[in-house]
Amino acid sequence: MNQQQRDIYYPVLFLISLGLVLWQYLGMERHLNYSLNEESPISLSTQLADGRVGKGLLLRQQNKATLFCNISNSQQPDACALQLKLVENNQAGITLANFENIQLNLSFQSTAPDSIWLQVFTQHNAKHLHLYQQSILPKQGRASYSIDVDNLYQPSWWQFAQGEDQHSQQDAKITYISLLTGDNTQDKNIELSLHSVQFSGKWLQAKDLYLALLGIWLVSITYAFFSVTRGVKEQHQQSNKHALELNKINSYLSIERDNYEFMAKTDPLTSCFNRAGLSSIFGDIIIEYAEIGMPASIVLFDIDHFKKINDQYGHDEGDKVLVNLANLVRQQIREGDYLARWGGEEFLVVCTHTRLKGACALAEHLRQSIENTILSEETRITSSFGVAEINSGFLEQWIKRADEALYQAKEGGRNKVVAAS
Ligand SMILES: Nc1nc2c(ncn2[C@@H]2O[C@H](COP(=O)(O)OP(=O)(O)OP(=O)(O)O)[C@@H](O)[C@H]2O)c(=O)[nH]1
Repeated sequence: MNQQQRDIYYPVLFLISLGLVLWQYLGMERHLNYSLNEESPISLSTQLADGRVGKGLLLRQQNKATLFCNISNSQQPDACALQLKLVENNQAGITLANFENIQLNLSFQSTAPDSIWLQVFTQHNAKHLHLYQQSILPKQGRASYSIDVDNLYQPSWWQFAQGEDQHSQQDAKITYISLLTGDNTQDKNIELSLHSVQFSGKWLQAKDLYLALLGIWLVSITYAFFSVTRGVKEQHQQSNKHALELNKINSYLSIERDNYEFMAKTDPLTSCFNRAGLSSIFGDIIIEYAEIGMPASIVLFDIDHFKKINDQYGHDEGDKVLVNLANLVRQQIREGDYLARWGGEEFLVVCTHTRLKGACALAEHLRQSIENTILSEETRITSSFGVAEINSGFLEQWIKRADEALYQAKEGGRNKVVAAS
């Protein structure tokens, strides 16, 4: 069940539950009516449940049955009873638990007050008969009397007589009822007419309904709990998956960024820095110089007559010379110095924390190495060098001074080192 279905299911379940509770409370009534007539299976009880002999006279009329009873206060207590069979012999009986109330419509005339016992006889199985009873105090004349089923009880003398044979009132099936005169301490003449008996109850008992609803709500809430937990788990897994994918993409992008940064700062032929690659290095040097006067020098050098190499031996040979020269110089400089290809056949070494004198020594060393190393099978290679130490916070001026020194080296016959003033 997804969120959308839950948003519909629970309000609907709530409304249905509320509707059922209200319906159960206000309606859902069922009645079982027995109106007396001349054919009704009503009879005089001669053998009473407590062992006494029933007396009296029964007269069946058109819409009632009347019991005439003469009670005399003698040694042997008198009682009269009529009994109404509710089902045929082979039928199961009326389930007592289905009803909440038994309503008796009676007419009562007596020369002295008396109570009447309603006795309900139920059959648990074919053998065992059980008795539940409740007394009513009838008024003279005709009236309806309502007896709560919950107030019916098994008399102790009956329980004693039945011994261990107890069973729940829930399972009880009523086969017949009996009306018994009660108080026999006084002489009196009683005329008791039974007009009708009505059993009333609800189609669904409140406790059954509440139990069913409780069950449905418990199942629904448990299901919702598990489906929400599962949803959260799935979302969590989904987020983890997304996070993993994002991590992958991030790593890929960071590798790509490094590649592009490398490509942007590196000369593809010689793998030296290009001008862009030196920009942040120059930035740091200028800051250090401006703040604490930290020295630094640059060595700008250019292959002599490089055009001739290209022209005579081809462009590939020229490239080879550039690569070999870069590799040679890279091996000669310190860690912390930087080599960059500054232009076509022009290179620049940044010597950090180095004064002019040290940079000139390096330039001379490089000049000799280049001259004495076979950088091309075809010809000897030499280079001219211009060296300048930083003396202001302006990069252009610094490079210009080195460039001028290089120019002087070229002018001075090439294969030379010239220091800028
Ligand atoms: N093979 C090759 N040649 C290049 C490259 N970049 C620049 N060049 C060549 O380098 C030569 C530079 O020539 P010039 O500026 O006249 O300098 P030069 O011939 O070295 O003469 P001087 O510097 O005065 O000694 C040109 O022929 C360019 O085509 C490159 O990447 N590969």
